[in-house]
Amino acid sequence: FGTDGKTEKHTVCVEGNIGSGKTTLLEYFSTYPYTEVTKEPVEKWRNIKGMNALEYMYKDASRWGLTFQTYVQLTMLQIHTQPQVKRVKMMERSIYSAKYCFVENLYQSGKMPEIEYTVLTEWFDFLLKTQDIKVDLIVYLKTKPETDLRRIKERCRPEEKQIPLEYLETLHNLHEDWLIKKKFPLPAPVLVLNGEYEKEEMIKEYESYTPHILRGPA
Ligand SMILES: Cc1cc2cn([C@H]3C[C@H](O)[C@@H](CO)O3)c(=O)nc2[nH]1
Repeated sequence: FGTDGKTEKHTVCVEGNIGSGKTTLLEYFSTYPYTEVTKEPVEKWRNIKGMNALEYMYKDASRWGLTFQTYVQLTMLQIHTQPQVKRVKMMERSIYSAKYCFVENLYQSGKMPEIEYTVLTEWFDFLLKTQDIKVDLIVYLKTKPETDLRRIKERCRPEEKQIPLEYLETLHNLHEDWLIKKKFPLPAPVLVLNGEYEKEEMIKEYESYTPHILRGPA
């Protein structure tokens, strides 16, 4: 973050597996006066003129993966490019994790044919070239897939009821490949948080890492 921290604007993307605690982190930071938080537009994905793309995708990823991920890419781009009012914009995930984690998972698991993966990749590459997508920091909530699974069960989002541990393990490995092993380009430095704690401990952890700017001028 810049020295004076007064005028510059910053964008932080919060990345992590399903159930890794992104919502809890974002809800906490939404209380900071200088921060605007945008959560994942899951409600849009669940209701495209009354059609639930998320449900379709979980029911038949091979048939609906491209449809769903194309819409995710659009809705994430809209968030990346929406006018920023406050000094810090915090986003839940990004157009990058959409591509490097979720689309990659569909392709590597054989659920997305090469031609669909190629079309999505050409869209992704063109958007990065032509759109103003700026990320200053990636916060990676690192968790064990078993923890994610337990939390998903507790949260019980209808579409996520059947998510198997294997899917979470694959997604975990893809997050690690991108954010830790740097197998895909990183648009910003990565701050790794231990997402294994319960809420109270997590808040102490956020506080320990919260740079001055998120707290606004003294
Ligand atoms: C960027 C991005 C988020 C995202 C979420 N999802 C799924 C995982 C969760 O079950 C749900 C909400 O995160 O949507 C997906 O399949 N592809 C995605 N791509």
